[in-house]
Amino acid sequence: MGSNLARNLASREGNTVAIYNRSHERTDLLVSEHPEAGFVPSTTIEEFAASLSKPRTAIIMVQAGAGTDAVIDQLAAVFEPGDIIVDGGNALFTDTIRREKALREKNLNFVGAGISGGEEGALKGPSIMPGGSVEAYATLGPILESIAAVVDGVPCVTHVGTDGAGHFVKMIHNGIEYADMQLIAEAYDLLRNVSGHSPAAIAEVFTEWNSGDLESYLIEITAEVLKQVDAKTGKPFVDIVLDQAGSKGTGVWTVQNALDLGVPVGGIAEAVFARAVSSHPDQRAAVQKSIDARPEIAVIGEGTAFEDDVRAALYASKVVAYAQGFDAIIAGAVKYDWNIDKGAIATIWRGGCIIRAQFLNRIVEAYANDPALPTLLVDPYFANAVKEGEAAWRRVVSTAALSGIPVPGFGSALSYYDSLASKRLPAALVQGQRDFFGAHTYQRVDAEGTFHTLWSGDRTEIESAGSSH
Ligand SMILES: NC(=O)C1=CN([C@@H]2O[C@H](COP(=O)(O)OP(=O)(O)OC[C@H]3O[C@@H](n4cnc5c(N)ncnc54)[C@H](OP(=O)(O)O)[C@@H]3O)[C@@H](O)[C@H]2O)C=CC1
Ligand SMILES: O=C(CO)[C@H](O)[C@H](O)COP(=O)(O)O
Repeated sequence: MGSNLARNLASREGNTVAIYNRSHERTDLLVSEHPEAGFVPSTTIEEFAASLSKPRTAIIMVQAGAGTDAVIDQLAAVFEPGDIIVDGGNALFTDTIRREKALREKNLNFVGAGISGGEEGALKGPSIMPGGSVEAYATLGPILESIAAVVDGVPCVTHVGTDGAGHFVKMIHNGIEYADMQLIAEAYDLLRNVSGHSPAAIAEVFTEWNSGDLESYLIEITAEVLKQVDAKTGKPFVDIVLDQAGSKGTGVWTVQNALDLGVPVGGIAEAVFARAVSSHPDQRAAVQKSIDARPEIAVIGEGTAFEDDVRAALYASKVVAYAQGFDAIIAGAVKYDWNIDKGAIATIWRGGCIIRAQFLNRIVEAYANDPALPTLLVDPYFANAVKEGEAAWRRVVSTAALSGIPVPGFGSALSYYDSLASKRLPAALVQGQRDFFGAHTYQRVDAEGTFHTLWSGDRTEIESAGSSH
């Protein structure tokens, strides 16, 4: 990521880029492989600092955690007041808040900037989510705008908010990325097992979907992966890969923080858990050994209405996942006092990043029409899209359940939608249970106040002085 970002910077008119890496051989390799970049290499951090014009700007692209702290410490020791240190890695936003505060006390500007787009995006134009101070952005903004992806003439970068806001929004981006990938994987599984399609045929279906409202980078690359044939065996690539999904942690952070914020992000959580379930081969083998038979799958065959149903279920579930992600952004902004423009975030996600898609334009429009939307699900366009797909969504989830095909993403998205749509939830019973065993109190539908029933006494109701319920 770092070398490609440096090449991207160097390719822009007027830029001369100084580079430094802990392992000098990687610096030397980059310089020798890309003489056209005109890099100014350094072997020490002092030499690196001395090669920069003032005020200095350095972008760190190393592993999150201790590695990032180590490089920040080295830079802070040689930088001067007014200089800018940018962390472009996938840092935890609370680390970014801590680092920004510590460096501000030394009069150094620290900007945590989420950068998405993978290695190709870093080279050709990523989506960039910088936090930090408004003052730092005044210097940094033009540099980042020069290297970001551009959609409809608009660079995919915006000042997200102060201190850790950029890394927070990048974390949510990755959470949505997990959910989107899981939903696409579930669609593949259904088309493979219920429609009876081959991976190559599913690649064609996805390519067709990619010309409609599901158009996105993730659908596009999924078709490419499904087309791939393993050179060694002649089998579809997807059949020779071990079915255990890895992760580097940003999806887990999203869910942990959403839990802290009290925001239900079930679609993202199920995607994280689906990777975790896949990565427990011993448990999976034990359960498979313990059961005699799996449900019969009635293979429907290719070119049927089921394919359209899966497309509709995928779209509706995707709307839910994005709605949940934006809810988390809104709650994070309130808790950490960031002034985040939701429409601007959807705008910079239209290009450069992993979740880039036409779909993001709809979110831009939704927040432009009503910046205070309680959920994207009530925006007229999305509400109608979900309504139109609802029957298909239910058919797909029930077919999956009857066939024994796991659809944690589709299923949780539908349950979330049904939870919001239900006039009455069984939460009332949960409140009764809590009051029974712990005197946790409850509220009534027909009166103000907080109440407790004397469950172990005569079961009369008393009004409780406290407000806890
Ligand atoms: N790969 C991707 O698609 C994306 C990655 N990111 C983020 O970008 C950052 C870099 O990722 P990526 O390029 O993939 O990772 P790599 O593993 O390719 O590079 C890691 C870099 O970190 C350096 N490093 C690691 N530990 C230390 C340390 N203790 N002190 C100094 N330098 C250290 C390495 O130096 P050395 O060469 O000496 O080992 C190397 O330059 C990460 O935060 C990642 O999460 C963000 C978006 C997408
Ligand atoms: O930040 C990214 C893209 O935006 C990375 O690709 C992301 O770290 C991949 O995550 P994981 O390895 O957990 O699937």
